[in-house]
Amino acid sequence: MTQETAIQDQIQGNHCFGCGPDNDQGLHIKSYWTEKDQTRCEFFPSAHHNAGPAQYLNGGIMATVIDCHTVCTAIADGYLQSGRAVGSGDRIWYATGNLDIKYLAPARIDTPLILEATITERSPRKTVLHCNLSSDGRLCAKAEVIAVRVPGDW
Ligand SMILES: CCCCCCCCCCCC(=O)SCCNC(=O)CCNC(=O)[C@H](O)C(C)(C)COP(=O)(O)OP(=O)(O)OC[C@H]1O[C@@H](n2cnc3c(N)ncnc32)[C@H](O)[C@@H]1OP(=O)(O)O
Repeated sequence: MTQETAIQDQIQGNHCFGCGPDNDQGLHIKSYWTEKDQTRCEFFPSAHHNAGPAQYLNGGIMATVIDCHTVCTAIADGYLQSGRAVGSGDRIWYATGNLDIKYLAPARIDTPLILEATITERSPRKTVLHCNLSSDGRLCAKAEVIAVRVPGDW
């Protein structure tokens, strides 16, 4: 399963710092389906996203991009499970209920991150996802995320 339009560009009214097209100062990550229940995101860090040592990426930025990539995946999946095009009709929104990250290796600031998310469980109120974050061919972080459905006016 592939698509040319990023999930974030199909969701309306999103001002999120990590993934909102409507946030001028945000990170503007873009996520795409690759297979059934799997999405991918490539993110290019900026120099000011560093961890202190200028060559490594800040862990909070890593958490943000994992959070946004997985929650946007849950939102898109919510539409698909309802038989609707992503972003059509009443809003389907999810928020982060739990974000459990293991930092395995430093990620370089001058190298793109690859995020790969897999939906491992879904029910009407929540979606569980696994996400790997890699940089320069090395697994730098892995996470388990629980996205919980919230009202469209949340
Ligand atoms: C929106 C922008 C869109 C547009 C933007 C798109 C992407 C944005 C990406 C970034 C997202 C964020 O940063 S969001 C910001 C950070 N997150 C937050 O501020 C959330 C604050 N917490 C809350 O509002 C609430 O606690 C919720 C929504 C998480 C849960 O509400 P609730 O009313 O208590 O849920 P409840 O019915 O009890 O539970 C439903 C199911 O979820 C499970 N569950 C509930 N809370 C948790 C939890 N913390 N950890 C694990 N699991 C949980 C329950 O066991 C249950 O499972 P079962 O019995 O059904 O199995």
